[in-house]
Amino acid sequence: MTVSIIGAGAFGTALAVTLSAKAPVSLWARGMDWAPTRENPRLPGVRLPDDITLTGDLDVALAETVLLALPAQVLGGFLAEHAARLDGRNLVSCAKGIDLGTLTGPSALIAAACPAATRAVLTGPSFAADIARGLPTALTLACDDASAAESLQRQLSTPSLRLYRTSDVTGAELGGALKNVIAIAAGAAIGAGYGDSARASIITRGFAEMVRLATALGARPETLSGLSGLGDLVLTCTSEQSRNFRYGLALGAGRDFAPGTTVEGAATARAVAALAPRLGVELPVSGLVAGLAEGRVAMEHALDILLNRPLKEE
Ligand SMILES: NC(=O)C1=CN([C@@H]2O[C@H](COP(=O)(O)OP(=O)(O)OC[C@H]3O[C@@H](n4cnc5c(N)ncnc54)[C@H](O)[C@@H]3O)[C@@H](O)[C@H]2O)C=CC1
Ligand SMILES: O=C(CO)COP(=O)(O)O
Repeated sequence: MTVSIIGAGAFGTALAVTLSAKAPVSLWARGMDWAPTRENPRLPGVRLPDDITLTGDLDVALAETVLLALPAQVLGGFLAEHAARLDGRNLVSCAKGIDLGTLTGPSALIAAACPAATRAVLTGPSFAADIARGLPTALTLACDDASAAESLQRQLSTPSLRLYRTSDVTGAELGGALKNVIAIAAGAAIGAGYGDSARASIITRGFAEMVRLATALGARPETLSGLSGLGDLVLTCTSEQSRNFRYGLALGAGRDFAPGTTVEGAATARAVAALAPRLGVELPVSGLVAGLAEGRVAMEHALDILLNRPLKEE
């Protein structure tokens, strides 16, 4: 059965490469001037197998199962524009963020635009380059329809890509979104020279924030301890392959960061800062990242803001 992948960024391209080993794959993007070379500049060094269909025509691309590998802040617009053609299919979001306009995650965006679609989320610790090279990777497939979840799990697992399934869509998508915010904080701590002990504190206190916010939004706490939460948090806070971590490094070191790079945690931090007071949850690390990303807080004051908070129980 053909799988369609929407968005030929690094992640969509990597998924196309791995899935093409077991099923026909079509990869859709707006502009693909690189298509004749079969090498996407977003994923350098990876040649796309000849049997992957590269197309800018959505009608050619769309199959029953569609992986939406677009950044979170453009997903809502894409769904709204193409809702009629997407509705009724299996729509699997791969985006790791909270939409700033609606303060909701990808599954709610899909539900709003395509109410007859089967909604699922694919998330967890995985760098596109690792997936494309066939390195072993384990991800979470979240879907609240049990039989669709099993069928998607089978369809999207490959010898090197092992999917676990869960019915907790909210928990899975929030784990993937919120870890990006904490990764920016971890990068900023390292970039500012605060050291690995500070990073460990940020990972731990950041994880507590992820659980607090996600459970307030209806997630199951154990989901946050899984691949899509803790697993991805650890990966993203400890690897310079992560764009969120590297963005944090640049903030911490006072350096510029390459414009146009997808840094999901920057917008998601702002969404989280807007959600926190409505839900009555305290999220100091995420709030600080929002302040840094918006330029409201200077890096030299960031540490004082965290350390001068009242002492409390863990
Ligand atoms: N790169 C990675 O290692 C991983 C990325 N993800 C997630 O996948 C999502 C996509 O990330 P990447 O592929 O890495 O980003 P990317 O920056 O490599 O590519 C984004 C793609 O989206 C396209 N795009 C932007 N606006 C668009 C619009 N309005 N309509 C259609 N296409 C549009 C761009 O042309 C580009 O091809 C993000 O939410 C990210 O968090 C998840 C796991 C791993
Ligand atoms: O989500 C990812 C790894 O699981 C990719 O992280 P970045 O978006 O920070 O590069």
